[in-house]
Amino acid sequence: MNSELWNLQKIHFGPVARPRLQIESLSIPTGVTAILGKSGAGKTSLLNLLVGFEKPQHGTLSQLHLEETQGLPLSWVPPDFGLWPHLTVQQHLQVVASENDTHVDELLQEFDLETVRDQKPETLSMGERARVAVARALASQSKIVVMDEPFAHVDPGRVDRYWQALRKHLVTKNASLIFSSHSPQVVMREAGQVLCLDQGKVIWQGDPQSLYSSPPSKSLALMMGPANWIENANSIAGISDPDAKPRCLRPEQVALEESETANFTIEESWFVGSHQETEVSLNGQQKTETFYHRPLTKPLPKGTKVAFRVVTSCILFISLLMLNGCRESSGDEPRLRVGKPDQFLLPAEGAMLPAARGMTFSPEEDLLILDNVGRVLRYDSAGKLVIKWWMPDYDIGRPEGVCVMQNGHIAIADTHYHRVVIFDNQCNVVRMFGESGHAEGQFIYSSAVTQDADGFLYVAEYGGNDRVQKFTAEGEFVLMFGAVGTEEGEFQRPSGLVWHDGVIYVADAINNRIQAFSPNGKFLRVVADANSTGLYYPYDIAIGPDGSLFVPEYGAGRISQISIEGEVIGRYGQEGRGEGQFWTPWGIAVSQSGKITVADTGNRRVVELQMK
Ligand SMILES: Nc1ncnc2c1ncn2[C@@H]1O[C@H](COP(=O)(O)OP(=O)(O)OP(=O)(O)O)[C@@H](O)[C@H]1O
Repeated sequence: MNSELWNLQKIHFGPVARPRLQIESLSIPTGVTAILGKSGAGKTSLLNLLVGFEKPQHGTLSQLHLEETQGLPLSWVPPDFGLWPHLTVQQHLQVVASENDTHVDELLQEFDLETVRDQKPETLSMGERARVAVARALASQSKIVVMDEPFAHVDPGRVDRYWQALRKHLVTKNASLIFSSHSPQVVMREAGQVLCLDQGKVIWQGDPQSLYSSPPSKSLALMMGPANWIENANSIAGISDPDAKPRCLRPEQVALEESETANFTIEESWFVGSHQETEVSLNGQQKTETFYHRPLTKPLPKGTKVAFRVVTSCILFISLLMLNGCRESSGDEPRLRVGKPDQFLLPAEGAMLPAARGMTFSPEEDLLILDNVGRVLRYDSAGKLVIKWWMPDYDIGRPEGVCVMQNGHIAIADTHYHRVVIFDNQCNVVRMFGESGHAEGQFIYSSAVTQDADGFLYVAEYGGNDRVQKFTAEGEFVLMFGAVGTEEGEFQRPSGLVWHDGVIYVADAINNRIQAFSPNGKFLRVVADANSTGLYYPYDIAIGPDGSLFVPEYGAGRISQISIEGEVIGRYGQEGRGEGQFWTPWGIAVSQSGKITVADTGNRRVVELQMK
């Protein structure tokens, strides 16, 4: 299947004076794409063009590979759901499904429509109509599903379950989804890429994590939820520094603390669930500003003097942060002892310059890299590309985790296909195990894989199933541990794991920590976290020659060497595009001879460092 679904060139749509859409050039790939934008930004207009419901005045819109599918090539859930008044719920599904399709009953059950199966649309609630429209789209088994805010009318308690069902059907049918949404959580969890619209123009395109952690502007930051946008000159601080960069700090990165010597005074504070909003004034001035931060452990009354602390390695107060920013290591932290960095690019794929994600070294120090187009690349110890091959499937998404097994086979966490794929030395698939689901042996977004000395494989996963499962080398389920959450032993996006000396270390990314477990799944300890070491989005983990842990910090743009006792041994890099800097580093590999290789994903390069 072609990896591009639509191609739009020089589109003008709507009145000349106030166009609904103006798109110079846009390519929409296969997989799951979310469209974000303020109300009136043009989301519905774009979806209407993609499904052919409306036509642009100027420009070309090519729909690719629709002719390759059987049955309905595309299904659409429009904003008004487009239900047929004369048909019952069940008939809506039956008329689009193929004959004798058993999916209809399954879909009615999954979307809680069994009790209303004989009702017609006029007697359904808005939430029920939405579910019928989504279930009908899935019943058609089309390869492309287009949805305009699909579950906007559905109660939040059940939305996640419906998304799970939707995701399962997409994976089973190898189908693509493009949907509009106002929910950052849904976009983060479901989408492989995001399109941001503003006044009919595409203002950003990329992966949701980058938009969340490093948005280039305040308006883009706000599309992914509450954000503290720190300008270089901030009125509340009364400080101006023309050279400082603006930056985004999410609520979980900021803590508010009582401080007699601070300049901020609480005017009002609201607990809103996962975070807190606090309106403060500076030095008794009239002007106030609202900050989003971690929930307070005890309420603080109006008039309390407070400071904001950035929850990373450096304890800087927000007024200082407004000057300089805070993700780089503070000056007194030990620096990783490495030589000058080297870097290389992955071979281009057509017009695309792919970026590396997961990586690992084999015992003979060959470097294996997974990239974001779906390839596996093997470089020998001299840095020569020996071979590259494709994953068995890569349209929906690309894999994230890789390890070399004791027998030389390569195990890959095939994230978006919810499975593990094992290749032999000749790059042939020898085994695949797992499928989408929550049961033992099933996965939702398998993200990382490692093997212990006894040959058992451990696979981490996220997407609501955040846990680790243990398998035999043949893929037989043994046990599992962890669940989604913030308590000890729980995870939020475990995105890297490694076995060393009888302990499994897990990079628990969103919880900003590394946790240790025994091979039977017993929680042992938090090795390091944001408070102890300033860890910020640890995205992968590798073992160094001395048994210490190496971690790329996706959110901080640096790598950290941490002892198994949790001490920072050394840090290297900061967020940026230049030498010695990283942008959303995703993966890391460390060889026994002391070579450190980093997937500097946001900069589309692989960085090599040699330990001194
Ligand atoms: N049929 C129409 N004729 C003329 N203008 C329209 C039409 N439909 C929408 N518009 C205008 O086009 C712009 C984009 O509207 P659109 O419905 O695509 O936005 P949206 O991003 O989907 O908004 P929302 O999140 O509120 O649904 C708006 O300014 C809207 O007023």
